[in-house]
Amino acid sequence: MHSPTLFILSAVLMALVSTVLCAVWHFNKQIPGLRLWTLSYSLGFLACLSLLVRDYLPEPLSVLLTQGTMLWGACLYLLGCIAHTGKRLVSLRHATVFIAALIGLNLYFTVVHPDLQMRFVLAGLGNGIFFLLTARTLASGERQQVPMRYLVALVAGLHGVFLLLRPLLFKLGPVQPTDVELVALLSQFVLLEFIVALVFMAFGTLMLANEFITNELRHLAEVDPLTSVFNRRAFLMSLDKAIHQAQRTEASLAVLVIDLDYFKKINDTCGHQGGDEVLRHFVQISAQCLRQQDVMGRLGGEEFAIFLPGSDGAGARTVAERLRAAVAARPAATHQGSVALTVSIGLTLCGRGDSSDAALRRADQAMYQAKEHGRNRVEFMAQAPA
Ligand SMILES: Nc1nc2c(ncn2[C@@H]2O[C@H](COP(=O)(O)OP(=O)(O)OP(=O)(O)O)[C@@H](O)[C@H]2O)c(=O)[nH]1
Repeated sequence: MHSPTLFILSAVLMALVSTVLCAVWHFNKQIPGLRLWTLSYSLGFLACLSLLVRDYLPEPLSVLLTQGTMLWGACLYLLGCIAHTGKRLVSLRHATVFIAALIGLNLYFTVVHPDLQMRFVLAGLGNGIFFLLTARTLASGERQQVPMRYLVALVAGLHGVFLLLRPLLFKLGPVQPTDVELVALLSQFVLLEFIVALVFMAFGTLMLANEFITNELRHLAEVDPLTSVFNRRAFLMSLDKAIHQAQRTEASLAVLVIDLDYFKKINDTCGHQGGDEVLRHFVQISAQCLRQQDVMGRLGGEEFAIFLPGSDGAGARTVAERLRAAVAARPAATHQGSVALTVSIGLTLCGRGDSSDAALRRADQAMYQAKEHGRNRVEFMAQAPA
């Protein structure tokens, strides 16, 4: 294929990707890094345009435009990845100095001491380093369920290595600068690699954005916004799974229902905001009393539930007592001052043929017994024999 045709193809693809990214960004401005990725692809589009018109421009200007847009495009993509992975954005000063030095050297090898080979090496060096840093940034992000990150890291890494090594292509075998046809063929191969990497990374970028939105929607659907524990629906689904697992492995499973005592009074004296602060305080204390595998949810209002995989009656009672005592011992700090708090806890064990509804109902009845027996206590209710 002709090089100008490939340039036009790259420019069209860059324009298309920039437009799609821009549209996605317009409706999802909360996606970290997306704005920088959009700018990066827009600069890529400008780089392709400047390559297309390079024969009509003075050479130094063409070098300045092409190298400037390409290097800043690769740099902004890296910055987008840094923002997306939640790391601190690096200072732009280092990147600016690095890019300026590379462009300066490129201009030197264009005007003062013309050397096409050196210009090619320099272009590959700058972009290659940015793409390798991109791969490193994505691959070393926090361990979350984000498989797309690793795929984009792989493509960016391979592209970076190719950019750094591609000057070798022109040194291999019998290729001489005079071997015009072979040089043209290799240049087309280099461009094709660029287009393939561009398309893969564009898909990867969109998948990263999609993954972010999916995770956010899942979070919104599952998590109580006030306390950040599971909401009722997600907790019940989780409990169902845990009950099936416990029945399959014949492991024990305990369920607690916890209700804050006299919460209406707290609301009346501290206001709704104070009440919210108390709810958050309670969740914080609970988290300190639980193991990693224990799961907590807010059933509604001031009622919470916790299930404890692998805990038998004695173990669950110890946890429940520890939680009750910890809440009673540590008043909540609210904007209205310190507020004393106690909880009533109902406890049950899941048995054969149990369901999440039945287990929660028993724990709830036990919790009401704790209220009736004076509050700030733990009561147990066993499963009725079949
Ligand atoms: N601040 C705040 N209050 C809430 C929230 N959800 C429910 N409430 C309040 O929680 C209070 C629950 O009161 P009650 O059901 O009478 O229970 P209680 O006062 O804790 O009494 P006992 O449970 O019998 O000890 C009501 O005043 C609700 O308005 C919330 O998200 N934030």
